[in-house]
Amino acid sequence: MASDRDRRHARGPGSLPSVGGVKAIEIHRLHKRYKHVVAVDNLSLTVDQGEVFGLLGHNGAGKTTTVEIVAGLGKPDRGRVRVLGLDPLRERAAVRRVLGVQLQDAALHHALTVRELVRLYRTLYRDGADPDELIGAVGLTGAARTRYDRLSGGQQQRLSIALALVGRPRVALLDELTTGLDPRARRDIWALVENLRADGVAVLLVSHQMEEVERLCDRVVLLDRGRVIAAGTPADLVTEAGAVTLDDAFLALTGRPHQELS
Ligand SMILES: Nc1ncnc2c1ncn2[C@@H]1O[C@H](COP(=O)(O)OP(=O)(O)OP(=O)(O)O)[C@@H](O)[C@H]1O
Repeated sequence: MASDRDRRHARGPGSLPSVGGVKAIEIHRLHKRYKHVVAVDNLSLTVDQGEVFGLLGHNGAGKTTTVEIVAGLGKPDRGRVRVLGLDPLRERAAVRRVLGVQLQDAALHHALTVRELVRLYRTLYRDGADPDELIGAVGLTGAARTRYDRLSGGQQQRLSIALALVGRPRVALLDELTTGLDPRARRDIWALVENLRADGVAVLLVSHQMEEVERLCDRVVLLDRGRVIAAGTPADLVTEAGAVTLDDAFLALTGRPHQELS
């Protein structure tokens, strides 16, 4: 699908300068409760610029709730969240300029084509990506004129990635990045994320795929019922669990096979 040239040009030339050493994402003692459920329980973590940081955990562990709060789409009960030093709730417009968000259930206009949607989202940014180059980078050139509601699940997924990146963000929140993609498309999207990192973009990645986590993530936290139960590099988690693979480490550290709850 995407050529190296497409991927290089989707972000434009050159790396992003780092913003004064400030953390890309800072979460301090975050707490969020829904009626009967504590979704996020005293969570603290920081993500550096140019780092790919993984949020792991079973279904219901609090990953999406955390991502939504970082994106300014949810209000924390307690705690501090900053994106490049900005408050996602109080400085919404400034955060929107630096943040790209791919969520599990994007609500898009079903009658618009891939190219129309990418162009529409592009108008929200002063310095966004070239729509056709970005469409190429996620492997959708052949489907550029296809309406959203006629796309396959994997194509919709690729489009959601393009829309997260159309503003050339400094910080990207990618929730289940490659779910539903075939192995080839998955590898191409992984390469795209590696290029983002090389350009200095910070990525907070929610993933259930340990192969993806091992390949992409510099550091991870493992959540269980909203709490951090392990943190470090993927290799640290394997060592901590006395396991051979990250899959085994996940099972050992959470005490349950993660597919069971999927
Ligand atoms: N809007 C909501 N109202 C009530 N409870 C919610 C709401 N959103 C999430 N929850 C609950 O909060 C907890 C954390 O959910 P969350 O979606 O953050 O988990 P997750 O780790 O992203 O799960 P998954 O891997 O399935 O996406 C779950 O128990 C969930 O049922």
